Amino acid sequence: MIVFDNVSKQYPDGTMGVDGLSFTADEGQITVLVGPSGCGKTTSLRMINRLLEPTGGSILVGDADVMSQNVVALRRQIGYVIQNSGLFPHRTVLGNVASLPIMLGMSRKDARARAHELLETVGLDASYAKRYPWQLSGGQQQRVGVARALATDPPYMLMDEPFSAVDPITRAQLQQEFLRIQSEVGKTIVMVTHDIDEALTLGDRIVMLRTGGHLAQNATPRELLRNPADEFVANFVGRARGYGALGFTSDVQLDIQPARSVRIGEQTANDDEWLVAVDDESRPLGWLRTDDEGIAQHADVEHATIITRADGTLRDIMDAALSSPNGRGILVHEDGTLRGVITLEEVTRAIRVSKGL
Ligand SMILES: Nc1ncnc2c1ncn2[C@@H]1O[C@H](COP(=O)(O)OP(=O)(O)OP(=O)(O)O)[C@@H](O)[C@H]1O
Repeated sequence: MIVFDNVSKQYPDGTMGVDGLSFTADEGQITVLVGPSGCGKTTSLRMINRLLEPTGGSILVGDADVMSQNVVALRRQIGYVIQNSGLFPHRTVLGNVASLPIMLGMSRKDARARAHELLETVGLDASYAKRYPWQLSGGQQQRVGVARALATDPPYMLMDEPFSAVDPITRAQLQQEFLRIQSEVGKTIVMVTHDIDEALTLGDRIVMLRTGGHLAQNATPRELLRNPADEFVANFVGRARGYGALGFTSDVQLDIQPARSVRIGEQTANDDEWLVAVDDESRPLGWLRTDDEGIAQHADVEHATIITRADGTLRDIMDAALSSPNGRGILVHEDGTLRGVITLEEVTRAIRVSKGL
C-alpha cells in the first residue's frame, strides 16, 4: 500500500507542485494519477521513490514513511518505468533486463534466465535479446522497460506516461498486454498519464488532480464517469463520459442469435446472403457473400469487420455491430470460435437497459 497523507511539494522558487494531497494506492491495484499538464502528477510520483522530497505531509510505502527509509532499500522495492523507456543505450536488451538483478546479487546465469522469461512475458521473442535499444521500435523499447522494472520482482511499480511515446495502435496493444501481465503479477502500481482514456482503461482507481497540485476527485473509473465531482472533472472526462461508460463489462443479458457460417472453399447454396466465413477451427474471419457458384472465397471476406468476444464490453460489442456490413456483429467464445451474431438493435436495447433508460 502507498499512502499520501496531506503531502505538499513547494519548489525552491515558490511554485507549489503538489498541495495537501491525500490518497491511498491499494495493494495489488493500479492507481492512476491523471490531470492537465503541470498539475503535479510527476512531482507526486517522484516523491514516492524520493527522486524528490516532500516539503509537507508524509508518504508511506508499506508501513513506513519514505523519509525514514534507506533510499537504496526503498528503491529496491519499487520498479520504475518512464516515458521513452530510459534503457541503457550501450547494453543489449537482455543486459538491460538482467543488470539490476545481477547488481543485487543474483547469479549471472539466473538473472539471464529470468530476463529471457520476462522478455517472453512482455511479448518479445528470443531474437530480440541480443539487440540494442536503438535497434528496437518505440513500442518494443517500452516492453523492455516494463520487463526491466519487473526483473527484481518489486512489490511496487511507478510508471510515468509509460505508453505515451508510441502510436495509438501499439499503445492500445501495450495497454491490454500490460493489464494481462498485471493480472498475473498483481503489483501495487501508481501510474501517471494525462490521457483520460488511458486512465479509464487501466485504473482500478483514478486520482484526478487540478492545477496547483490539488485533488479534484478520487474515484473508480465507473464513479468518475457517473458522478464527476464538479465541472472541472466533468470537462476533463469530457467526451469519454457517454461512449466511454460503455467500456465496462456489462451484466445485461444479450440476445445472441445463431450465425449461418461457411468454411472457406466450401460450396453453399446460400448465394446473395451474408454468411460468417470461418476457418478450419471454426474461428470467424468476417462476413462474406458467396459468389455466383456459391463457393466461399477468401478474397470475398469483409476483413474490416470487428470481431469481439460475447462476454466483452458493450463498447466492443457495439463496435462489432457498427463495423459490420449488415448491422450484425460477430461474436466469439473465449477461445476465438464462433459464438453467434448480435443485431445493432439488440446492442442499443442492452445499452438502454444498462443505463436504466
Ligand atoms: N524543478 C522545478 N522548479 C520549479 N517548479 C517546478 C519544478 N518542477 C516542476 N515544477 C512545477 O510544478 C508543477 C507540477 O509539475 P509536474 O511536472 O509535477 O506536472 P505534471 O502534472 O507531471 O505535468 P505534465 O503532464 O506536463 O508532465 C508545474 O507547475 C511545474 O512547472
